[in-house]
Amino acid sequence: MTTLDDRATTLLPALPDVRDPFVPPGPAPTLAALEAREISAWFGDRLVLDRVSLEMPAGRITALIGPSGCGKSTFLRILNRMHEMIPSAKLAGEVLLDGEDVYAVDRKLTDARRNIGMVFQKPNPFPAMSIADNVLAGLRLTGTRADREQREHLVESCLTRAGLWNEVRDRLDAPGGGLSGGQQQRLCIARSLAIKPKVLLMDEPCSALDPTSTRVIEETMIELAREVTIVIVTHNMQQAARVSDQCAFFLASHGTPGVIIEHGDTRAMFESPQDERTSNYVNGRFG
Ligand SMILES: Nc1ncnc2c1ncn2[C@@H]1O[C@H](COP(=O)(O)OP(=O)(O)OP(=O)(O)O)[C@@H](O)[C@H]1O
Repeated sequence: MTTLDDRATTLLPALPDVRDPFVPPGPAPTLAALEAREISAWFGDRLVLDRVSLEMPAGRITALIGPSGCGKSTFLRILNRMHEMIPSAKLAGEVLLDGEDVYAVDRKLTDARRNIGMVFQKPNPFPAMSIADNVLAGLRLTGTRADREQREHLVESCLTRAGLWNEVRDRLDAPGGGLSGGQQQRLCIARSLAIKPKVLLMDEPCSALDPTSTRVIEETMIELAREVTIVIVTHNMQQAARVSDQCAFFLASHGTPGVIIEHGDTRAMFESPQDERTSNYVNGRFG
């Protein structure tokens, strides 16, 4: 495994000293592993993922890489039961969060969403809502009670962990829509953290951002991996190399459904891939 310090010294400039003396109300989440077993996915009759299995270890960053249309986002959305929101969508297989199937008939959909948060490609804060209320929005949706002091604590804690506190501490009542794109994305990360997820899924979280904002989000991700398991879809190979501990290379060649061609330690995937197609992809020869 690449440690935070290894990554910080070899792949990124010095990280900000983000230490969090605050915790959200209630017990801290424990690190949890996620495992996909034999996942297949269909849109209508069309099979787009074919028996994909992947272990995403607790407290690690797993990057899903591969050319457009190979099923990375579909796979990600299956992990927290968003795939089933699409009327024509079907799936088979199991997703285990710390060994428990998130699709088990006695498991509530809201449990999956609470435990497995999602950050999307385009920052999507509630634009007219204040910065503080954006952070707290998830609490309302999940019916979590917190008094005023706890709410203030939570806002500061989540914004600090998302790397945004120092930039917004003096304007918490200003609308979320008034922040820059990179700040809005970190606000969305803070909003996800407020409901204490065990896993954070990120679907190309930096693709709409400039290089400086991208670097800040990457630093935030590396910090957050201490407390949540992260799965990120990225088209940016440098980003995958900078932030992830392990990678999975997806491919859907010639109209066949997406499969994982190769997965493993990020450094090994980039420096000595086992499959020629992986080598070609990570070296920019296709996709
Ligand atoms: N809502 C949908 N309805 C029908 N087909 C879909 C839907 N969403 C995705 N697909 C199809 O499923 C396949 C996998 O798409 P997906 O978005 O998961 O790929 P991806 O690897 O994430 O692509 P990209 O990197 O371009 O985002 C594609 O062929 C796509 O056209």
